[in-house]
Amino acid sequence: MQVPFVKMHGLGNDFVVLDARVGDVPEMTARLAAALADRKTGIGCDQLILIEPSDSATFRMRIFNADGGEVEACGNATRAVGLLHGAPATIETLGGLLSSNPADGGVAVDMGEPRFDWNAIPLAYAMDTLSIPVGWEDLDAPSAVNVGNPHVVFFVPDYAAVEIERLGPLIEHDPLFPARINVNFATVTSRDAIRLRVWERGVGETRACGTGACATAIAAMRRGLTDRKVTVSLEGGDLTIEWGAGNRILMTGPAVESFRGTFDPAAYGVAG
Ligand SMILES: N[C@H](CCC[C@H](N)C(=O)O)C(=O)O
Repeated sequence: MQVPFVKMHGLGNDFVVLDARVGDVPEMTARLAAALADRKTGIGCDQLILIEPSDSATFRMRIFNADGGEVEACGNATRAVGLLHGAPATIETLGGLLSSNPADGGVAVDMGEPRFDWNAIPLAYAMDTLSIPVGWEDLDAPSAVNVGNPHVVFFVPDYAAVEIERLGPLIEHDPLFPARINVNFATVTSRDAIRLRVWERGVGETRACGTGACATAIAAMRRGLTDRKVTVSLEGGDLTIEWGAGNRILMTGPAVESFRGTFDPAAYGVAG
């Protein structure tokens, strides 16, 4: 049996997108998701995205990290499925109800409202999430924000100098973060510009992270470091993030369909 997929990316953060509405898709288990995501033996991607029917939105989007874990939000993938849909859409996710609209420069997404309570991040203890009194070597006093998924944000003088391969996993798996955490290293360069690298929960460093850009922008705005509309520059390119009316986060940026293909579930030890 051959299952169709679409390979897509948002600023180099790449996805394999399956659509359960248009064909038989095997039940998505952590093992299958990780196998499909594997860049050596699978199709290869940062996240596997499964589109399903929804009773409350245009469609439901489920997100599986490369380690197979299902998570609540993925900003770049939200733009990708918005591009695929090709018209305004509401999208049901574990992190809440989002909306996407094709726009100049790609796709505009309403990512919902940020949450700041320690137990909404979540953190293991009651703490001030604007500046958490913790540190890892010379990284200290980060902010934490939940934008559907959990993020910790370190503001540093030189984001490019951070030893992300060593410090990323150390922080991702720290017991302070019961659901683990996406780790952002940011340098604010002006009132409307931030440069960012992200160690993603369940993936590692990616070329871009949409929710990381949202969380970092919101944290910078909360600290008074930037205005309420900024350009976040990641390795793969730029996103525009605005903390807009109604406390909602608006993200605009590109999305690309790379190619289409099919895979045989039997090749992954799964019945079709
Ligand atoms: N690794 C993230 C999910 C993907 C986030 C990123 N790809 C984005 O564009 O938001 C997490 O575990 O919450």
